[in-house]
Amino acid sequence: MYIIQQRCEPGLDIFVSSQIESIPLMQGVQCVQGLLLWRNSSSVMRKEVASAYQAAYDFLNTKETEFNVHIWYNGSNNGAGNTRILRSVNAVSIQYNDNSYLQFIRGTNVKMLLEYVREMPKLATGTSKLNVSTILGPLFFTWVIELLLPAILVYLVYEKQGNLRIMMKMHGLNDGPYWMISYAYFLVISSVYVLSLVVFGSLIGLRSFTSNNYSVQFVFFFIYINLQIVFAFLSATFFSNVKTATAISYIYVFGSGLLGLFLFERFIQDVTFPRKWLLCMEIVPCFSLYRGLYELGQYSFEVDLIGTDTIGWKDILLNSDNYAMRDVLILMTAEWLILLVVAYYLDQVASYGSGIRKHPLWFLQNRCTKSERSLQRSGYDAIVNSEKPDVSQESEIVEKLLMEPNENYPVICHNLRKVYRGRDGNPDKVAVEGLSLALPRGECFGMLGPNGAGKTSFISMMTGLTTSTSGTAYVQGLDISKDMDEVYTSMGVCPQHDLIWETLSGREHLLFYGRLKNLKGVALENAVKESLKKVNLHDKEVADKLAGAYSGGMKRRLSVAISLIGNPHVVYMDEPSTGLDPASRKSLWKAVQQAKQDRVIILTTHSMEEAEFLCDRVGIFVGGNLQCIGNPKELKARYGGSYMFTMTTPSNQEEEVQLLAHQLSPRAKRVYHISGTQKFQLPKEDVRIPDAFRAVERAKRRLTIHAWGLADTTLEDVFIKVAKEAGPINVLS
Ligand SMILES: Nc1ncnc2c1ncn2[C@@H]1O[C@H](COP(=O)(O)OP(=O)(O)OP(=O)(O)O)[C@@H](O)[C@H]1O
Repeated sequence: MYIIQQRCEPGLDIFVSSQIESIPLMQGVQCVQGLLLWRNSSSVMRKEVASAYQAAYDFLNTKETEFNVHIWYNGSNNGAGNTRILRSVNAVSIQYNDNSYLQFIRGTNVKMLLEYVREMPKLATGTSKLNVSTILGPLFFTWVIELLLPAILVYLVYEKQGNLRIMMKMHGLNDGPYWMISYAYFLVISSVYVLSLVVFGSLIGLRSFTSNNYSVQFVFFFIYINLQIVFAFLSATFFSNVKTATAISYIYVFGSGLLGLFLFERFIQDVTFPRKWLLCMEIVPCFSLYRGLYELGQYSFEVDLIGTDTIGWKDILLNSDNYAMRDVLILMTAEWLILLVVAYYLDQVASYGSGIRKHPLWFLQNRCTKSERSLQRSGYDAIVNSEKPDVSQESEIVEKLLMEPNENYPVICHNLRKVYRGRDGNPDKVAVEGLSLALPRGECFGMLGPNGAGKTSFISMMTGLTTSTSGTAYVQGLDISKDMDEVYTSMGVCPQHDLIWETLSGREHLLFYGRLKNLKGVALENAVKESLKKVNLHDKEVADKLAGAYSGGMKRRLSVAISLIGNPHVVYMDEPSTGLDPASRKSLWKAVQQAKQDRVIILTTHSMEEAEFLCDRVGIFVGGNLQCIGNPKELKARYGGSYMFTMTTPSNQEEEVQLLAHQLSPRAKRVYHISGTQKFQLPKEDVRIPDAFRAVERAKRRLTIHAWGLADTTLEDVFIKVAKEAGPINVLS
């Protein structure tokens, strides 16, 4: 405390202070009038403070003498109360002699006071006990504690932005457990952080910590960090972008601290400011934190300067002077519980990136059993399309299965339709049109189609990334439009874009997703090892390297391994081999082939080779419609019916090659030619393969043949043919 040499003329001086530190000072001098406004807004009832001020005004105004007004300042508040007194008198002189009593002035907004003190001598004597925590003030500690908010918020938004949240959901982590795990994690992190702050602060002797009751501090900080976590969850609902969340949360942290110092603290100290408005401001978590820290600072002064015991629970709960801390604790507890419910509710119905948004009254909706759902499905009508018998047949199978469920068909889609709303004047876009599919266990179904055919939209609906506009699908008997949470437990997904944590290794990813699939102990370890081996990531260096440092192909293989771990009943793979080198692709295919034994695999691909190698059946989609469906061999037989005869000669011999093709089949049709290389379609019934070989051997005598070939129709030919017939789309001819 500052030692003050006071030269007080009896009968002439008035001493004004709102600080408890000035008690000894007042006792040491012979002032005619000592006015102590002790902790003007928090410890003294407002009424008492108001009347004390009134007394001061009256006293000063009734005396004709010009008083020496002594102001005691320690820099811990802005002196609003003192300034009011100064303003109320016409003549004020501040007495200062060799050892001025005006000891320490922090940059303050009290302009008038500064004018008086500008010329004064500086600090006279030192302090025996410097209360650094007061100099740092609630502002500093508010900032330090609030810095946890951006960290938590960014973590939550990162998981949503990167679709990691939905990826976890797809692998069986429901919202309830996700919330509990995340909440517990943030609580542990926040507790350790705040505990370190208190311990460190106590070790270096900050009075705010050492002079206060530790149980009061514990309860205050514990309630606040819970409130802050819930506040972060609530805020995360409204963000879908990490950068925006980061920027806004830091603005909130620093802005709220400054508002606390320059606005809220003034209101605290202004005795005329209504208490109910203070309480309203304290609803904003940053202000409740600021208020609590402010009160702890004031308690520590009280304890230090008048030598009382620490302010304990009895004082806080029973002493009306300490209403502020009590109010803050009650307010924060109530807010924590209310916001917890609100944040969870909004996460379910309004959040971006946490899966399909639920109906606002989802918790009131009836939940029915699996058998009831099966009954509800009866009564659908089959739509027969005579132009596409295979597609119609598939629809009929679906209708039958809806009437008589069969467990051997884990995936049934019924008239699934997806329309994207047109924006900026663009028309609506039908991405998937009335798709009906029945996929038996053990089948790998390939979805082929040009870009924009609707393959990803279909997978997005099946995996809960988006909702269907109409129609639905049943996975293991569960309706994806109602029971997606349960569907997720039997599903594996390899999305088109890898969804991985940059900061986890490949092994850690598989351990995590394996645990989500209820694998434990040795079974988990074996499954992880096996998975890493299958996708060629088993080298220790590779498996334990951070996934952020993986190449594109390695990330792809990891995504496939994630989709297969834990033996899900249905696996969706969106272009699984994109970006893989030939050797990795082959080993990946082997892994997929092994994996399909007891489950349904649905994959989209642009590689016909991949489709032929892996798929038991393929469906070719164009413009959201299923154009044909069947085994690759069947399709080739159905849509093929011709050989492809290719020959490369010098350009000047092209005509002779055309003659040769017409010799082989009068109906030969040239489908492609470029600088001497020509491709002809020859109807199978016109061509005998030995005759073709003989004709080419004869032609070699007169033509310079660089290369030639006679090939059966490939799946690619079928694909191009079907896509061309379906309408104007972007396929290369
Ligand atoms: N979120 C969206 N909003 C509006 N239109 C969309 C949206 N997503 C997809 N589409 C449109 O729906 C159509 C089908 O797109 P989708 O991504 O499902 O096709 P795809 O067959 O998976 O294509 P690719 O092979 O290129 O991945 C496209 O015309 C696409 O532009």
